[in-house]
Order: sequence, then C-alpha cells, then structure tokens
Amino acid sequence: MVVDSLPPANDTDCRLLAYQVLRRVAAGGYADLTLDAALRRSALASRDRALATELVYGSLRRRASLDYALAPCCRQPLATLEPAVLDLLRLGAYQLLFLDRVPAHAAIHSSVELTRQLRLQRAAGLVNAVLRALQRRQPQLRWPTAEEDPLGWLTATLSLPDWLAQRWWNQYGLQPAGRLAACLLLPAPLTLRVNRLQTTPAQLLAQLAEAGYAAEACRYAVDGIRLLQPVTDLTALPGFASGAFQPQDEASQLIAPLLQPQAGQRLLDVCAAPGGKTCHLAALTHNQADILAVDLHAHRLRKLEQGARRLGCQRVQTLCLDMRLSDACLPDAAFDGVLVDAPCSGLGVLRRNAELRWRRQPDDIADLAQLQQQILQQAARRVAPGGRLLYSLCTTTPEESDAQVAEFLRRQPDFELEPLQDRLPPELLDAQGCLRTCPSVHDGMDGFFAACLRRR
Ligand SMILES: C[S@@+](CC[C@H](N)C(=O)[O-])C[C@H]1O[C@@H](n2cnc3c(N)ncnc32)[C@H](O)[C@@H]1O
Repeated sequence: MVVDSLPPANDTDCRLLAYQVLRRVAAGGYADLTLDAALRRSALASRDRALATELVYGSLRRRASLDYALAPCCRQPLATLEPAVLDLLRLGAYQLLFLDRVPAHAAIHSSVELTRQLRLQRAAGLVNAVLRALQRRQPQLRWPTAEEDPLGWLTATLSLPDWLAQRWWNQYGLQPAGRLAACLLLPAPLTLRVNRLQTTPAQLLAQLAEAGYAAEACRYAVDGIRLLQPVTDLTALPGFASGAFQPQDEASQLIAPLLQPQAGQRLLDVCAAPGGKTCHLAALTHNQADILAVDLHAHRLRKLEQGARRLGCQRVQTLCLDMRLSDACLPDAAFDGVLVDAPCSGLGVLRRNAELRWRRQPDDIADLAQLQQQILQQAARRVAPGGRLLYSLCTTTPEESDAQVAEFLRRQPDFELEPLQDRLPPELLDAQGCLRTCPSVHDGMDGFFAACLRRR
C-alpha cells in the first residue's frame, strides 16, 4: 500500500488518517513521527485529531489484546489475513472494546466504509462479519486473569509480547510485571525541562497558568514541570519560541546533573542526538563549559543544533562519528566529564514508542549490549584522571545495565563505580548506588538506568 497515493484526510476521516499511519508504521515508520507529520498535513478539527491519535496509539499498544478478542470471531487465522485488512479490524476492534465514546454501530459502519474507501471491497464483508461477531461476543469476552493464566494475563490482557512478558515475570515477579505492563498501556505524561538559560520554573509555571494550562512542579527533577492536561501542540505553549523549555521526561532530566558538570570544564556527550541532555549540560554550566556533542547520525545532529539554537545554548560543537570504530577524530585533550547515553532496547520508554514493543526482538538485547560496551570502551579513553564517565540508558535490562558496568570495570581497572547517594534520593537508587527508575513505581517517570564511573 502506497500511503501517499491515498486521498488526503479531511474533517470526517480521522479513521483514514489513523489507518494510513498504521500502514506506515507497519512499513518501518515510527508512530509518533508519522502521526505528527500526518496531523500537520491534515485539516482535521481538534476533536478528530484527538480521536486519530487515540486510535493510532491505542491500537498499537493494545495489539495483542485486540488480536486475542478478534481471533475467535474470524474463520481464518489472523496471521493469514492481508495485513491492511488486519489493521482495519484492529482499528474497529479498538473502538468497540476500548472507546466508550464511539457507539458500536458507528465503529462497525465506519470500518466497513473505510474498507470500501480504500478500494478493498473484497474485504468489506469480512470486516463487517468479524466486527459484528465481536460485538455479539463482547459481553461474554473473558480476559485471562493473573490467578488462572498468568502468562495470558500479561500477554492478552496487558498486551505484552510473549518474550517480554516472560522476561519481566522472571525479573520483577508476576504482580510488579503486571503493574508495569498496565502502566505502559497509558499515555506518558508530558514533562518539560525549564531552560534555566532563559527562565525559572516559577516563572514558567505562572506563564502556563495565565495561559490556562494546568501544570505542577515535578517531584524529583528540580527544573521539571508536568502538564496535567493533554497538549496537542507543544509549540503553542507559552515560552516555546523563546526557548523557555524543552520537552523531556522527568527521569531523563535526572541524568545530566549526575555528571556534576561545572563551568570551565570540557565535556563530551558521545551519543548526543537529538540533544536533550547536551542542552541540559549547557544550562547546568550556564553556557560556561565547552561541550562536544557526538552522534552517528548527521540528520539527528541537525536536530540537536536546531534545539541548541532555540534554547540559547552556547559553546556546543557537534561531530558526526561512529564511536565504535575509532576516536581518532576526537580532540587529543581529555574531558572532565563524558556522557554515554547509549542506544539501548528502550524498554523503559515503551509508552512513548508505541510500536517498539512489537518491533523489539529478544536477540536485540545481546547485540545492543555489545554495541554499548564498544562505545563505553572508546569513551573511557577520553576521560581525564579524576573525571567522570556517566553511562545512561532508557531501559533497565540486566544485560544492558549491571552486567555492562561489571564488564566495563573488569576491563578498565583504573575506573571505579561512584555511588550516587549524594545526588539522588534512596528510592531512585539500586543496591550498587546506580539510578534505576520504573514508570509504575516512580511517579510515572520513564524507566532509566545510570551508573557513574570515575577514573581514579
Ligand atoms: C538514546 S539516544 C541519545 C539521546 C540523547 N542523549 C538525548 O538526550 O537527546 C542514542 C543515540 O546514540 C546514537 N548512536 C548509535 N550508535 C552510535 C555510534 N556507534 N556512535 C555514536 N552514536 C551512536 C544514535 O544515533 C542516537 O542518537
């Protein structure tokens, strides 16, 4: 299906827009970027934009639950259906099962109409029959419970892929894994990092209140503000254009301060783009540190540069480099602080990347761990004596966190682990003194890990 050849969405077809985005995601796109681009191009009213957004994220997050409910209503196995038709069924099923505000007849009728509009007439009868069967069966639909069928509870009721359900059950225990899975079905909170180069949290909170936005200070991140209402257009918030804030999860805001950056230092951020933490380092040092921001991807570094300009960050230089292969392009002099915010399995940010739970595969974790260790080893060579190497991730798998730190220390005897008790409250620390956050435990923050390694 070539999505661009379809007619553009108008006021009545938020379902068409949602369908187009799902097809793009199936072809490898990112749900958030694809949806943002589609909404920018569309003329949908704000209520329809909200429905399209809900349909995209809801049907992606709850895909396994939808398939569990749809399977007995369809004569053939779901896996043998045309992928486009299966997406139409999932969209219809999501409205039937999880959206109170859409009447059942509207959910079914609009799905059948959309099937025809997409020139999939041959499937219109099937879509109609399957969704009507689901509507009939809905009152008797029984979702697996933790007591009767623990794995079914995590996979069908709470919509985790099998491998992740098993992994989290082993890692956290059944009930905590279920609480985490349930939390990851909800939208992530919108959190802003106030840019101290431009304003203060008190000033921005006052500006937001004046503009009619409900918001509050974050519990852990000193410069964090959490919006208490959905916001569809960030750029419309007061202070966006003047660089008063950067959208950044609260857990992510805890990372840069752990390096204890100081004015006058030389800092290196080796997996820097799109620059959330680079810009935070610039703010923490009042633009008085030299920061070199390195990333593998030039297009992502362009985003970092744009963000740094908007926020008024100075003394930030960028360098496009594969940190695995060689650090020959880096300046010779060592750095006082090095941040390795490494590419990772991203299991701590599944709420923000709705497609990731289906795209991530169990074998990726070992591959990513290998990549992280290579980057860490290269980065370590640039840390000055007494300097810090901060390793952070938006995941908490043991392979990418504890095991990685242990392997690093084994290979780098002149480094030691610096516990973070002086920088963080005890509830955010693990037994080794590393940061470890979990969305279902720590006030809805994303799941992050960070370890501070200090060169003797
Ligand atoms: C978790 S993201 C970094 C997020 C960033 N620190 C922030 O706060 O906005 C990981 C980054 O690592 C980069 N990356 C992946 N492999 C790399 C490599 N071999 N060398 C350098 N950067 C790499 C990716 O392009 C990606 O931008």
